[in-house]
Amino acid sequence: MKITATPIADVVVIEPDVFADERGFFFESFNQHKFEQAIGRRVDFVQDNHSKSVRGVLRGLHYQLPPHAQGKLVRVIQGEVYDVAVDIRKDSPTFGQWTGQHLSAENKKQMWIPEGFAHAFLTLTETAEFLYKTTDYYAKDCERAIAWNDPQIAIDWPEVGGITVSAKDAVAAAFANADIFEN
Ligand SMILES: Cc1cn([C@H]2C[C@H](O)[C@@H](COP(=O)(O)OP(=O)(O)O[C@H]3O[C@@H](C)C(=O)[C@@H](O)[C@H]3O)O2)c(=O)[nH]c1=O
Repeated sequence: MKITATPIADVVVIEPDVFADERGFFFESFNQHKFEQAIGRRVDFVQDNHSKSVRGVLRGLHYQLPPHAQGKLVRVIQGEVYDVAVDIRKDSPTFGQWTGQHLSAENKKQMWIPEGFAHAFLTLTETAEFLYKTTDYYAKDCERAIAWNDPQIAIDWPEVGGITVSAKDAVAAAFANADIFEN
């Protein structure tokens, strides 16, 4: 398994060792021991989510505030997305900065996005299925959204010829007015 740092210290990209043979392939999509060694701390995942989106669908930027902040280990099992994490930890040296990765069924890359980050992805293929593990349960009252096209964050989204967002995401907060992580 290969771990690659990103410009934001706590966000890492994980590439599993894939064993291909005449039958197809095999890989460990999650190994708690190796994962904890890779990120240098203990993590307990409690929920797995699976979504399917069509080309141009953008979900995010989403996060949950404490006491239900979520770390997310995300990957794609069909198609390709551009996946983005934004550091919204007030005292972080990279506060307000974003990092993005192409995640696809082909490249099998996973991104670890710790608590304290807003997360979003844009669907680049006709459809994409997105799978992720979270360290806390869904908690509607703690759920927050920041506008995907906030000018202060200024994410450089790939061109897909038209973006579709949910009604909730269409009225998401500006970063300047958003609830951030105080610690
Ligand atoms: C996220 C979530 C949603 N739901 C419900 C609420 C709603 O009726 C329906 C669809 O929810 P949403 O529109 O929020 O789904 P979606 O826009 O896919 O939300 C997700 O976006 C990505 C970017 C993330 O990072 C995730 O944490 C999550 O916020 O599913 C749950 O039951 N459990 C969950 O964990």
